[in-house]
Amino acid sequence: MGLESYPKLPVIDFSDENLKPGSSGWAPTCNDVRRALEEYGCFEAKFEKISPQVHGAAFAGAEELFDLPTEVKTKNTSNKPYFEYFGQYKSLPLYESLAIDHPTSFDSTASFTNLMWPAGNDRFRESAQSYSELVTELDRTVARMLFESYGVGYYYDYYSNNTNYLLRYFKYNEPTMEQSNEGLLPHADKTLFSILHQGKVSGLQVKVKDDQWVDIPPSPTSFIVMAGEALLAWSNDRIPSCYHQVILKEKGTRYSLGMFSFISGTVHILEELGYEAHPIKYKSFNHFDFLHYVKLNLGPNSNPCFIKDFAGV
Ligand SMILES: O=C(O)CCC(=O)C(=O)O
Ligand SMILES: [Fe+2]
Repeated sequence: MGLESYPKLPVIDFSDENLKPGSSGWAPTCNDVRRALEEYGCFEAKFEKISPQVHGAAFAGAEELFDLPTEVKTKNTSNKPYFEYFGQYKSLPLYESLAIDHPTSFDSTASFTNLMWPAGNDRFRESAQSYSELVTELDRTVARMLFESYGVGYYYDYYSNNTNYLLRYFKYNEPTMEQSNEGLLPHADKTLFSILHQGKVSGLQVKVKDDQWVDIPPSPTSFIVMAGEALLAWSNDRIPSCYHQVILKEKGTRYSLGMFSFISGTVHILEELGYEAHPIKYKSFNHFDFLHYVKLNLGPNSNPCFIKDFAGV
């Protein structure tokens, strides 16, 4: 089969009960996380802690959410750049998405839910929060392992105390015969980490070595962990940002979920990540100032790597 010649992403299993700091399974996995991110900018995380119930409820919630009228969905606004409703674009007619800021908190999931369903929708609220608690646990495990592997494990406390998570729900309509199958154009996220989780319909592709696009098949227990531009700077160029896109080749409406991590405040560039042959190439920066910068400068001919312009030295 021709398909077998396509490269596959590294797979790292986070389901193992031994994956606790200090246990024998922890250290090799820290190095696997680092190696996968340095080589590919992403990897597939097996995370069987997500039960079929949590998975089913999260995707059922996505369907219910997108069934709401557009005038309700567009109430999802924010004063933070990229934290609001996206959709109704002439150039990307199949794409639509909504975002919940601080999705592990009861109050933020409740305020989002009440905005969408003024009469309430406990099932939706509960599913968003339970899903987010699990996926942010995966995010924190990945971050902690990576930091430890670079010998800067102390940065984890700052990371976990200052992350601003964003949960995004995505919907892509099936293209008609006349429409292009482009769901989302190639880009790198502006996050530290992004964790994508596809529903039943595939479409996500990531760019790997030799500029090849790799199809990512969906699975209820697989998450794609990707490095964003903030991690490129944080790692002093060791971890490439993962370029990805959505191409709709399968029948049916595509749903997916994304957990995005930002620092509310400064992303520190640590001296430990530089050395003589590899001097520090960035200055510490405010993550939300970076998002404002991208929003101001985004255009058809803009540099695809914004962090170098924004925080490069
Ligand atoms: O729908 C997806 O799976 C990808 C979404 C995405 O890449 C993004 O919003 O940054
Ligand atoms: Fe993305």
